[in-house]
Amino acid sequence: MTSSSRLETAYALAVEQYQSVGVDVEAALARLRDVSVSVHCWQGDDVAGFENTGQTLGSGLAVTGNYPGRARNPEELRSDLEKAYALIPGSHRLNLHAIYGEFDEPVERNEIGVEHFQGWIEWARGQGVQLDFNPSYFSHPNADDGFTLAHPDSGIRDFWIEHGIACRRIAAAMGKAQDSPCMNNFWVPDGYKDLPADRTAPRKRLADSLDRIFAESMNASETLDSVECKLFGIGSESYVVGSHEFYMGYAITRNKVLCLDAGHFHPTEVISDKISSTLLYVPELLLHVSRGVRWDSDHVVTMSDELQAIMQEIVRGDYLNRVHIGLDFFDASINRVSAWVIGTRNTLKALLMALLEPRDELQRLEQEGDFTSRLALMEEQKTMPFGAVWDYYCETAGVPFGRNWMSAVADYESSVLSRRSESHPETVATA
Ligand SMILES: C[C@H](O)[C@H](O)[C@@H](O)C(=O)CO
Ligand SMILES: [Mn+2]
Repeated sequence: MTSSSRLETAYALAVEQYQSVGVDVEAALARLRDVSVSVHCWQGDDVAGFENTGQTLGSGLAVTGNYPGRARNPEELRSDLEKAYALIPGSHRLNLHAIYGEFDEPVERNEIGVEHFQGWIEWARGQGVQLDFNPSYFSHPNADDGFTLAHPDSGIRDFWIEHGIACRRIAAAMGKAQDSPCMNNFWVPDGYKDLPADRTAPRKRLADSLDRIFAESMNASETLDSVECKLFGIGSESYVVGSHEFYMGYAITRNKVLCLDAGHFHPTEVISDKISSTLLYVPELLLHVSRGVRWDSDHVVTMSDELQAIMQEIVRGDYLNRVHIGLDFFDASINRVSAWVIGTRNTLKALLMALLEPRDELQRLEQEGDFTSRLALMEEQKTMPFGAVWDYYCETAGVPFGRNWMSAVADYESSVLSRRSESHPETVATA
């Protein structure tokens, strides 16, 4: 039997088995095919960007590892992304940070414009990839003391407000060019290492700065603004201005998209449980699917219980049209293309698993108070032949199934990545 007929036989058996519990596999695959994950550019170069100012990563962000082959310029990053996309089934978006513009000469953050992202817009059009965007409030002298939009100095606040306004215009131009709204996500590192004497004033300043950034009304068919909270960072252990409560209130009152990053809460707190609550009050969510190990360490996403729970919540609540799935992890200790492939494939696998649940039956059992059967069926679901469906999906999407993608990355590593000369120094940069 050839490997492709073995795969089809396994798939046919799996379809029968899912059918026997009332699950339509073809319908699940059709829904999965429509989901575009926003793949983050910063896994490819350890959040360095292309400003080339010599500024080190800061503001509580830290990348560890020294694996060779980091992308050093836009061409290399695009080539690495193309390799990763070719190994991920479906058609996916790219999430760019503002520091990834193409600058011939130094351009201040408050002066960046769409011209610096034209190369990305054209590349994306050629690839059939849609873009999302983020202002970059880190790795800059005006962020070195840990404050940006909530800075006590109005001159520094103005600088960062101008950056936010510039980024919204860039995001709108991207959205217009691609005929799909560009999600523009605002995350700022502002906070104190030690106990503040005044928790209120910085929060008032942050709210005011955001209001000034969002004063210009934008076309929702071109760009959407999202806001991302954080519990703590390196250097902001005691107090983060943009806490969950801050942004929850901000998003509700200003009708913004709320971003939930899986690493930005207490270690035992999960974002899967926040989806149904927050969606009662905000129009849409952006997720930063990530994996914290003991802290917001941004490890590559694995098939964890929480990843499965996130996807189950999205499917069980019928939220696929209100939740934007983005990724946020960066690991410089392994092949970076593989990091993208592993994390994105896992995200899609978990979503497919959720789509293959007998949702109606589980919810009916719950309504009837039959919690024994609910638990039993949830557990039985874990040994259903999910792998055969996933492999078939990959094969029919024209990407390698199972472990077969690994040799494509190994070839790329030996022919391309290993020829990149710069060895990236082991970095543990902190704010
Ligand atoms: C690059 C960052 O990870 C990103 O902008 C932000 O989403 C974050 O999660 C900061 O901790
Ligand atoms: Mn994030």
